[in-house]
Amino acid sequence: MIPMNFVQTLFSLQSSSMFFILSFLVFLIFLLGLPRKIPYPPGPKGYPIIGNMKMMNQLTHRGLARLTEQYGMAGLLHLRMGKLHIVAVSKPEIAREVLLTQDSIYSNRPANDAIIYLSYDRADMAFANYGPFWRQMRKICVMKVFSRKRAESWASVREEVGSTVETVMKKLGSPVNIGELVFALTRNITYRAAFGSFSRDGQDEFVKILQEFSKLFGAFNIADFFPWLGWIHGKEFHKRLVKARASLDGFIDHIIDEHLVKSKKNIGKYGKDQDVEEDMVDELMAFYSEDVSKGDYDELSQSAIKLTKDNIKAIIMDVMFGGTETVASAIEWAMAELMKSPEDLKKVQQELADVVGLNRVLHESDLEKLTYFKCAIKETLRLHPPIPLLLHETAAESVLAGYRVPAKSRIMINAWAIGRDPSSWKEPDVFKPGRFLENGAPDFKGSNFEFIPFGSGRRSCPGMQLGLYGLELSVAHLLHCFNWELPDGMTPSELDMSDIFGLTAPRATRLVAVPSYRLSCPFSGVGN
Ligand code: HEM
Repeated sequence: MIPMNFVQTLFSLQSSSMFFILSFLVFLIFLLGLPRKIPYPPGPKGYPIIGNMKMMNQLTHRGLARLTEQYGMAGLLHLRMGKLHIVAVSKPEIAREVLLTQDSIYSNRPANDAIIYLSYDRADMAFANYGPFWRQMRKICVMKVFSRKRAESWASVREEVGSTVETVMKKLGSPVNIGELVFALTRNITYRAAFGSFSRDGQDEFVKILQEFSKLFGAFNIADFFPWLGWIHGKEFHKRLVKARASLDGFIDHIIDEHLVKSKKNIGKYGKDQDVEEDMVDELMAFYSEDVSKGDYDELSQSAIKLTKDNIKAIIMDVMFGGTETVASAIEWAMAELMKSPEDLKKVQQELADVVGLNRVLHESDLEKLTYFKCAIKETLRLHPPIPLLLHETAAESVLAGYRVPAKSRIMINAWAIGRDPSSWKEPDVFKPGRFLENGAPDFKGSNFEFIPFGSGRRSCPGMQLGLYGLELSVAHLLHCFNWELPDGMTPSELDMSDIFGLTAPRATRLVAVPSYRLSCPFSGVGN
């Protein structure tokens, strides 16, 4: 209700003043109302306060693709979960805007209390928000830890692939659980690349720590949606967090100390410049100093990058989480898709026979000549991007494809839906490696937004080369050394191809197949 004395005052004014005041009010309303006129992206209508919380279980790559088709326009969907705005992107044109055109706004990472605690207050690269600190972390990782020049990581891949082939050799004629085999393979690769071979003893303990971290990362936390309900998570959850991080501290601090002793011994023995085999911890220890804080990471201090123990621990966790399940699930999917498509499997194996020959094992240099094989790997990554949803957060309010996206929105770029988008791909759900033989076929290096299994731009995968090497080398050896039959007379069409959703989207049922040896020479290890 407008108070009477306000109306009386208004009428007592002269008409010119009244005109002026009214014009000013209209202008003010227009000005204040302008940003609100830009609507949120389309999405289902939610309830007051809880918004679309009832759709919580649909925040998967498949669920979001379905919802976007149902409610979203132009591949953009908005959901409101309590206080949190979620925007899902399922079209390449919008992914381009997020990852390239407006990347400075869209390059933060969402993180809840558990993630912040377990990543030592975002002391790593993967959970750090975009900014000077992240840039420094990324620089160290790209130039040192994941670099192709770090021959030791590549050697770890070769040697572990060699042991995997030997494991299969012992099981000729009986069913092999390929899923379990390749998950063990990639765990061994990352563990060895990170810690070197000398500390293999504690690997089982480390795997248990990783599993607990994984559960805690994925645990439902009501405070993500209603920050004022954070207390509900309770003491028990907090105790689990503290225990998990303490176990990691105990484990890696011990390894770091071992490395400190080792590096002192090596300097004494060989002198500072001598080349000694180094693992990732050694590489990171070269930047070690406890005398540093996050605020020190401004653009001017580039020459003196320093890492604390927490940074080193958090980066090692990035490697473990970024490089284990991703590569393993891609290997298993590649094997499964080829077994489901005998024609393509035949083409790949024929190519291996033509290029490498059956009288020797494959060498790294052969990989470049395996054109059809490479297409099969790309097709696997298109249909099964190991990280199906890329999670980003907006640093500020922005306008995306004409819609309003508030600051701190969670952006879910649906790489899975984009890879199956019918406007970019013919018969999008069919495994057809040959599509990548066509002129101008997209590549996954980041400039073709219809195919982004490694992301694109600032936050794209820094481990792409290492990951691809593990993926290609293991699948090529498994297909060159062995023929594979499905067990118990199962036909290819009976293979279950469903996936489960987590950080990655691995097969719902492990792939099992029976190997027989294919080469005319004895297996003599994996060459380089
Ligand atoms: C087939 C193998 C792999 C695939 C498909 C893959 C895919 C991805 C994707 C999609 C992202 C997120 C991009 C974004 O948010 O926009 C990512 C980030 C990341 N990946 Fe990979 N990855 C693979 C292997 C690896 C390996 C082997 C490592 C480490 C040894 C690794 C380490 C990381 C890290 C640390 C990040 C976070 C980067 C950042 O936030 O700045 N990845 N990866």
